Amino acid sequence: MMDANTDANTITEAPAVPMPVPIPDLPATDLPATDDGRIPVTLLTGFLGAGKTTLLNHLVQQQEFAGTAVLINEFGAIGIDHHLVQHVGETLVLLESGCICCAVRGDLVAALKDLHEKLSRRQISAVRRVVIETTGLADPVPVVWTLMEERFISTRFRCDGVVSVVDASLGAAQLDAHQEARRQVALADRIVISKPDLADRSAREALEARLAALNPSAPRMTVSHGTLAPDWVTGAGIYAAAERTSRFAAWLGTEEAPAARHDDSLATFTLHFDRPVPWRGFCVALGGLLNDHGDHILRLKGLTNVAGAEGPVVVQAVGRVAYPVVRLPRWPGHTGRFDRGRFDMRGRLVFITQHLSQDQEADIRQRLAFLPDDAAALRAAATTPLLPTRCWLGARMPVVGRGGFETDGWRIQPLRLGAGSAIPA
Ligand SMILES: Nc1nc2c(ncn2[C@@H]2O[C@H](COP(=O)(O)OP(=O)(O)OP(=O)(O)O)[C@@H](O)[C@H]2O)c(=O)[nH]1
Repeated sequence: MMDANTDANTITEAPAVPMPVPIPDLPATDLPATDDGRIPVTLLTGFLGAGKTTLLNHLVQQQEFAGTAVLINEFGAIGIDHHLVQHVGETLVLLESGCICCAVRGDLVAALKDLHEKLSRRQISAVRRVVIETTGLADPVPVVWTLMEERFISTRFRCDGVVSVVDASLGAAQLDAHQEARRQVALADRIVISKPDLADRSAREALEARLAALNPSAPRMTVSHGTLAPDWVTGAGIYAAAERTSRFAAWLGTEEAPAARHDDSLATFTLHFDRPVPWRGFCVALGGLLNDHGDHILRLKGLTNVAGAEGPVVVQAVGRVAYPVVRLPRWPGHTGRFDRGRFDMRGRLVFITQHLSQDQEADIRQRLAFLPDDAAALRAAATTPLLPTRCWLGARMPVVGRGGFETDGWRIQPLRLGAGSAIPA
C-alpha cells in the first residue's frame, strides 16, 4: 500500500517566484538579434496537451533555433515540461505555479528584464530569440499586450508572432468547450495542427473548417510529433510597431491591459508519492480514475518513481486518453552517482481539472493512496478491457515480486517443483 501525500493548489494561489535553471558558463558575444536590435519573441500557445512542448523540443534542437532562450509557464504547482525539453539553447526559465496571462505576468516581465540584464553584463552569450511556452489555459492576449506595451520590454524585445498548437483529434471539442482555446486560435499568426495520426480524415477536415472560420488569416500546418520546419514559425511578425496598438485595441475592444479571467470551475492539484510505486498497480489505478473521472480531468502529467527503475517515468493524459510513457535516464537534478538523495525523487502527479467535485477529488486521492501490487493489478487489468492506461502496462518496467528478485521486464520467481509445492501468488 502506498501513501500519497497531497498538496492542494488552485489557480487563486499566489504565484511562486520564477526558478531560473542554471545557465551554463558560455562566452558572451555581440551578435544583434534582429535588424532593429530587439530580440524576437515567439509565443507558443495551444490548449492543454495540444503538443506545445513536443514542438518546442523539436525546434530548440534545430540550428535555426541556436541561441534561443526558453521560458516555460505551467499551471500546476510543479513544473514538468521543462524536464522534457531535451536541449534548450542557453537559458531556460520556468515561470511556475500560476498562469502566465494572470498571476505570473509580472514574473514574465521580471524574467525578461533579468535576461536582458545578463546579456548586457555579458554573463550569457547572445540570445537570438526567446520562445515563451504558455500554459494550455493561458489567454495569449494579455501576454502579447505585455510584450508590446510594457515600456522596458517593448524597447528590447519584439513579439515575433503567436504560434498556436491545436490537437487534431481533441481540438474541435476543446474549441467548443473553452473560451481560452478559441482565443488562442483567434490570436494566432500560425496554427500548427498536431497529432494527425489520432484523427480520421473527416475529423481533420471539420477541424480545418472550424479553424478557418475562427482565424481565416493564419496559415495552418499539420505536423506529426512536432517535426516542423523552424522557418515556418519564425518571422510571423504581424505586430509591426505602427499597427500594434490599433490592432489590439480593436481586437480587445479596449485600450486597457485586459485582465485574464478563468472559469472558476478550473482547478489544479498535485499529489506527491513519498515512496516508489508498483508500476502495474499505478497504471491500473490511474486507468480506473481516467475511466471514472476523465470528463473532468483536462490534463494529467507527472514524474513517477517506479519501484526498481533508475530514472523517473513520465506519464501524461488528456481527458481519458493516456499517452505512451517516457522513461527518463535520471531524475531532474541528478548529475552523478554520488549525489543520490540530494535531489527530489518523489513521484508527483499534477491534475488540471474542470468541474471536479470535492468528492471526486477525494476519490482520486484515496485510490492513488492505496495501490494494488503488481500481481493484483494484472488480475484487475484482465477484467477491465477498456483501461485507458493499457498501453502503459506494455512498457518495459521492473517487476517487483514477492520473494523473487527484480529485473527489467521479467519476474523471476523461485519455484520449488515436486509434491506439495505451490506457486506463490
Ligand atoms: N500520437 C501523437 N502524439 C503526440 C503527437 N505530438 C505530441 N504527442 C503527444 O501528446 C502528448 C502531449 O504533448 P505535449 O507536447 O506535452 O503537450 P503540451 O501542449 O506541451 O501539454 P501542456 O504543457 O500540458 O499543455 C505527449 O504525450 C506527446 O508525446 C503526435 O503527432 N502524435
